[in-house]
Amino acid sequence: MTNIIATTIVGASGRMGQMLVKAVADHPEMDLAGVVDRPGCDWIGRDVGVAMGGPELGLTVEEDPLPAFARSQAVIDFTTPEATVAHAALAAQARLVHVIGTTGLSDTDLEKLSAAARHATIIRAGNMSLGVNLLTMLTRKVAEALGPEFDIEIVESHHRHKVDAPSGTALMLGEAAADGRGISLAENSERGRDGITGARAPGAIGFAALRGGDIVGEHDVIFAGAGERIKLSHIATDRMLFARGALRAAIWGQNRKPGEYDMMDVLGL
Ligand SMILES: NC(=O)C1=CN([C@@H]2O[C@H](COP(=O)(O)OP(=O)(O)OC[C@H]3O[C@@H](n4cnc5c(N)ncnc54)[C@H](OP(=O)(O)O)[C@@H]3O)[C@@H](O)[C@H]2O)C=CC1
Ligand SMILES: O=C(O)C1=N[C@H](C(=O)O)C[C@H](O)C1
Repeated sequence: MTNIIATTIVGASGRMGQMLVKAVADHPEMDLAGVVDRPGCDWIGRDVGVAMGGPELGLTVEEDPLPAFARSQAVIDFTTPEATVAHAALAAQARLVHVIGTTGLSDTDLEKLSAAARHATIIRAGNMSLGVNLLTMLTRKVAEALGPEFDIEIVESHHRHKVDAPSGTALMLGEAAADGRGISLAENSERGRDGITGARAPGAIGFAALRGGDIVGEHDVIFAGAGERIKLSHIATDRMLFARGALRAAIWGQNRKPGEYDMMDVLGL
C-alpha cells in the first residue's frame, strides 16, 4: 500500500508557496496537512484554496508552524533565510523531512541548518529542477576538461521581485565550476564589477545578475577561451518545475536517516 505523506507548505502565499500548495493537493501520494504563512499575512485564517482564488481546499492558513509540523511527515519551505532557519529547528524537534528551496542563506544560517540536520532530514538545493541539476553536473565536467585558460562567467536573470544575488542556482553552478577546477569558489569569485576594475583575475569565476519583469529564471555558464566560447544554458519558464522537484525530494526523503542532502542525491546524479 502507498504511504500518503502528510505535508506542510510554509510561505503558502508566496510565488513558490502557491505552486507547492497546488502540486501537493494534486499529488496522489501526498496529503496537504498544513499551510503556514508569516504572522500578519492577510491569508491567515482563510481557506488556502479560496485565498489562491480557486475552490475551497478545506485547510486554513495558520501562522504558528508548530501544530502543522506536528501532524506532518514533510515540510516544504521556499521562504526567507530567517524563516527557514526557524523552521529547521522545529523540523528537527519533530524529526521531519525538511525540503528547503530558500536561497540567500548566510554561512551562519547554513551552520544552523547543519545543527538541525542532526535530527531532521534536510534536502536543500538552490534549484530543484532536473535540468539545472544536470547543468551543474555538466559545468563541473566542462570546467575539469578545459582548465584555467578558459575564463568562466555565470550570468543569471530573474524577475524584478527577487531579493538575493547571485541566485542560489548561480552559486551552485559556481561551486561546481570551482570543484571541477579544484579551486575554492570563495577565494576565486568576482562579483559586481563596476568602474575601473582592473583586468580580470586569472582563474576567477565571474558572476553577473540581471533583474526585470517576470523572468522565472535563466542561467548561462560561459567558458571563454582564445578564439572560441562554450555556453551552457538553462531557461525555466514555469515555477511548477521547481515545485515538482521539491515534491520528489520530500518523497525521496521518507525513511532516510537525518542529515544533509541535495537534489543530486535525490536524482541520483
Ligand atoms: N530552490 C529552488 O528551486 C527555488 C528557490 N526559490 C527561492 O525560494 C524563496 C522564495 O521565493 P518566492 O516564492 O519567489 O518568494 P515570495 O516572497 O513570493 O515567497 C516567500 C513567502 O514566504 C513567506 N514568509 C516570510 N517569512 C515567513 C515566516 N516567518 N513564516 C512563514 N512564511 C514566511 C512570505 O510571506 P510575506 O510575503 O507575507 O512576507 C512569502 O509568502 C527565495 O529564496 C527564492 O530564491 C524560488 C524558486 C525556485
Ligand atoms: O527567486 C527565484 O525566483 C528563483 N530562485 C532560485 C535561485 O536563486 O536560483 C531558483 C530559480 O532560479 C528561481
